[in-house]
Amino acid sequence: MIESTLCFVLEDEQVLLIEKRRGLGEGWYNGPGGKLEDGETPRECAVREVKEEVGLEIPLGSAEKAGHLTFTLDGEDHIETHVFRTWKYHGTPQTTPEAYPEWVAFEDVPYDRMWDDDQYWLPKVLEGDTVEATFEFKGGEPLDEADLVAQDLEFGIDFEE
Ligand SMILES: Nc1[nH]c(=O)nc2c1ncn2[C@H]1C[C@H](O)[C@@H](COP(=O)(O)OP(=O)(O)OP(=O)(O)O)O1
Repeated sequence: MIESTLCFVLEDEQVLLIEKRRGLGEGWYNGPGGKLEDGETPRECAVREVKEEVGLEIPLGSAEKAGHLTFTLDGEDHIETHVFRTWKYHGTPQTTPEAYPEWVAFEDVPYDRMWDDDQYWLPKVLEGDTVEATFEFKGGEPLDEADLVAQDLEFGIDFEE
């Protein structure tokens, strides 16, 4: 299974989203994130991806685990995503080849231009809750052209780290 991360930088009821310019979910809004590299922890990956995709420095210890999502495709485990959030960063968001960054008020998050599953868990993560969830997709690769057909979510998870 592919292991990946998402990292949501928060400030004043706003979240830093990216419009993804390439890769899975291209053209859609999401948090910065990507696949784990060899030897990297999920938290290190989240911090590295924020730097690579939008140019912000996140103090490693400030990124708190807010979610663990499993995406299945046609009955097989496909991608596992560790979700982090942080209120600490240095720098100003920059456009990169991977992403157009944009600060968005919590109430204006464009769920209709995001992965279908985001509407079910991201509002709670923005509120400060934690989530463990599985989302079942069907329809073959790539995942971003498959359909979300079932979901199972649990909130208030204690991620012991
Ligand atoms: N159903 C889904 N809902 C969601 O919100 N994010 C998802 C998702 N399925 C995958 N992702 C995210 C998690 C992760 O950040 C990213 C993985 O996609 P990619 O493999 O295209 O990553 P990138 O190309 O950005 O990564 P790198 O190649 O490692 O830079 O997509």
